[in-house]
Amino acid sequence: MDLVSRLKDPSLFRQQAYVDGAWVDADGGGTVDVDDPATGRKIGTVPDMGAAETRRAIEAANRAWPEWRAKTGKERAAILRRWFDLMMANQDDLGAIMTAEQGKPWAEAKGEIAYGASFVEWFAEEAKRVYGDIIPNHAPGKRIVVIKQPVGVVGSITPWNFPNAMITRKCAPALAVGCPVVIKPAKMTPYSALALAELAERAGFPKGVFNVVIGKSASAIGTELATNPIVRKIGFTGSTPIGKELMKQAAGTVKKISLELGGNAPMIIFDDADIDAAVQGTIASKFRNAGQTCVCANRIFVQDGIYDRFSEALSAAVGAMKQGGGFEDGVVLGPLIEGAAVDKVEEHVQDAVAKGAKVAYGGQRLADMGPNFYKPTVLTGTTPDMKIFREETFGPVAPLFRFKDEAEVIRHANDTEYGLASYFYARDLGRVWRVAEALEYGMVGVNEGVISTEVAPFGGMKESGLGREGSKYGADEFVELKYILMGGIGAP
Ligand SMILES: NC(=O)C1=CN([C@@H]2O[C@H](COP(=O)(O)OP(=O)(O)OC[C@H]3O[C@@H](n4cnc5c(N)ncnc54)[C@H](OP(=O)(O)O)[C@@H]3O)[C@@H](O)[C@H]2O)C=CC1
Ligand SMILES: O=C(O)CCCC(=O)O
Repeated sequence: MDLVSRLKDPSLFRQQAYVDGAWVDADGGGTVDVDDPATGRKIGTVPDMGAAETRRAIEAANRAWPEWRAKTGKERAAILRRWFDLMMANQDDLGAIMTAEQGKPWAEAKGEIAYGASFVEWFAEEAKRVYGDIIPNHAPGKRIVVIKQPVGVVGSITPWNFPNAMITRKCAPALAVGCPVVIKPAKMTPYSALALAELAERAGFPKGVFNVVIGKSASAIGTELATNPIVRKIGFTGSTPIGKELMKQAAGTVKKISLELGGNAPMIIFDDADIDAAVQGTIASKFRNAGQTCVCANRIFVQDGIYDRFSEALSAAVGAMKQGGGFEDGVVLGPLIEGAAVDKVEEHVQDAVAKGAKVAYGGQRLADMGPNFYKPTVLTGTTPDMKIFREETFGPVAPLFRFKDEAEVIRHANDTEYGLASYFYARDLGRVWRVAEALEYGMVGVNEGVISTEVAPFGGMKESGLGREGSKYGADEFVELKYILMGGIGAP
């Protein structure tokens, strides 16, 4: 069945970009194809835009800024709330669009829509609470006031693995505090972004406040966003090398920048763990989105005493997962995004096996299923000299590293330039506190494999990024603090 036939509201499937309140094509009329990763078949096209169209979107956003920032928090909150309601009312369709372009199973895609919408709901509530401060005066006759003001036009560059939630997690706080946005979604998953634009228009965002530009050349659009002096803030989720490049570019005009980059998450299973819970948590963390998540467990460390029992239980649970096209009933594991992603997974598995690892389950491409499927895999006997230890695999492979004691595993877990998510299973209370504090990661899941929620600050340390998204801290990334010293308040 084609995508449009699946939609209750086919007008959510937009194939034009959205700039200054209008649906537009690229200047030269060029287009980019968008394919279904499960079948390789073309879904449709989107405009192939570049720097000129991006500049116009930035200028439109800047024109819209004074009116948007002048609204009360309550007025902005009402529009964001309508956007949230529309997302939830259209959850099935938004999920279907995502499954078609990204591949994740429809139930999981609908879960992402609810997750993405939760940021809109949260920041709609926060829009009314952008509080300032009053500082006790330092001298007689003076008063000190601190206010928070919107930073200005925000450029958001988002990846293909979470085509909805990475947009809302960046844009909802920006919009809530009074900033207009220009979004550049990944070219492989633009339709989720365009459906969000359609719903933003219906929710009543004034023209120019919400813009989406798309193109084949990410660097043409990205460089314009990162270097145009009108843009005052860049929010990026994606790979570490591109994040570093954007940081360099943004330095030219000293923009604020938030980066949510690669991860190499450790999952540590101690001898005293509840093994069933640890297997469930490992499945949830490792195989979410077919392993294509920056917070996916990438290295699974299992203590000596339970290593064999854990690897058997995990292999059995992995073998029970149904894989296939995202619209098939009961499927929990879809395709990878593209052939290059399958190549990288294959390379990591082959490298590990060549260096002595054993395939406990899986370990091969599934060409019969479609162009981009790789069987979920469990590797035993993996060691730190393997690529799978050093690099983010971004695929459905669970490598199990054996360890002896707490000090050794902490050393290995922290032996990476990344510092995004980490997880461990243990029951000894002293160990729980020691390990949670020793892990050099922005987020730690203790006896828990799923840590993402709109109410908590999401973000990493070291080369995994800068800044935090979501939670009460998330809005701070989009405001400037201004301190006002009022003098001349002497005696009457
Ligand atoms: N932290 C995370 O959540 C993510 C991590 N990754 C990691 O990165 C690897 C590669 O994935 P990939 O999709 O290539 O990640 P990228 O960093 O290339 O893509 C993320 C976003 O950045 C855009 N982009 C790409 N090049 C530039 C540029 N020069 N200037 C500005 N924007 C740019 C992309 O556009 P376009 O897609 O249109 O080219 C996309 O919108 C993955 O295997 C994974 O290891 C990837 C995605 C998310
Ligand atoms: O992989 C990513 O891009 C991060 C999003 C995942 C999440 O929010 O849990």
